[in-house]
Amino acid sequence: MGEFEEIMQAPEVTETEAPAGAVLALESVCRDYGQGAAAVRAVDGVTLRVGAGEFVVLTGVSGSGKSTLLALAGYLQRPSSGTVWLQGRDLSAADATELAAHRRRIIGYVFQEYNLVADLTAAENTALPLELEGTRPRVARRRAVQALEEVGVGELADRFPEQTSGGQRQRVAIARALVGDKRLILADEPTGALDSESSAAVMAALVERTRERGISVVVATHDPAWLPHANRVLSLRDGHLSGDGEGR
Ligand SMILES: Nc1ncnc2c1ncn2[C@@H]1O[C@H](COP(=O)(O)OP(=O)(O)OP(=O)(O)O)[C@@H](O)[C@H]1O
Repeated sequence: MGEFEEIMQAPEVTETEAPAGAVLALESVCRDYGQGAAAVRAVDGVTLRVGAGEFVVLTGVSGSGKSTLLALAGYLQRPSSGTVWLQGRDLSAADATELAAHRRRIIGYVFQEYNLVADLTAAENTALPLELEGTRPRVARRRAVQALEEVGVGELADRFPEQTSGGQRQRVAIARALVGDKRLILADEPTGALDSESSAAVMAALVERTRERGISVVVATHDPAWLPHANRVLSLRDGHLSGDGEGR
């Protein structure tokens, strides 16, 4: 997970109430990198609610804090202050195993650079989250192939990532993000490395599959082609959110 990988630090007790009904909620979240003169506040007091089935597009220039905000939303990074709730739960006190299991059940991640395991086929990559949950390999494979078919790359099930194009890899990554009963997809520049035709296929796969299942989505992107799909567009500037962070 590259820049997202971070050891969770000591838990912190919070006293704020969980917002009712939100799949994802952030309250006054800040994230600092570095210390002293080198300190950077990448996310600065963000309050955000994402309801079931909402499709949120997060825009902002390079360095505005989009990746950091997504990493905080997905508990891949810990806030310097503030609270993040996933389905009403503040997981800041959860141990690493519980946190990983909860994250795996609820959230699918999609990254610009696909993050597929090179030594695994498309079906094996897609089955991985299910197998980590204890699903039997044969069942996991069947569901993985079905997920691949749903995003239009079923015929690639037995190919390795290097035998597929960028757009195909990203659709495999989307199948992997969706497999199981996910409630939230966090996607960081999912079409950033793709030509417009591949982008359109990736976008359609993500939009259609999440809409029909009522899955919430937050896409961080520079690509304006995502905007027509958004229920809400949020903009980050120097770590501050503008737009309607409260939503519905
Ligand atoms: N690991 C880190 N250490 C120190 N500073 C960081 C780190 N990660 C991000 N930053 C800084 O935090 C700020 C926000 O970065 P972030 O990557 O979240 O922005 P972004 O909007 O996603 O940018 P891009 O669109 O280029 O990916 C930037 O000033 C960046 O330099």
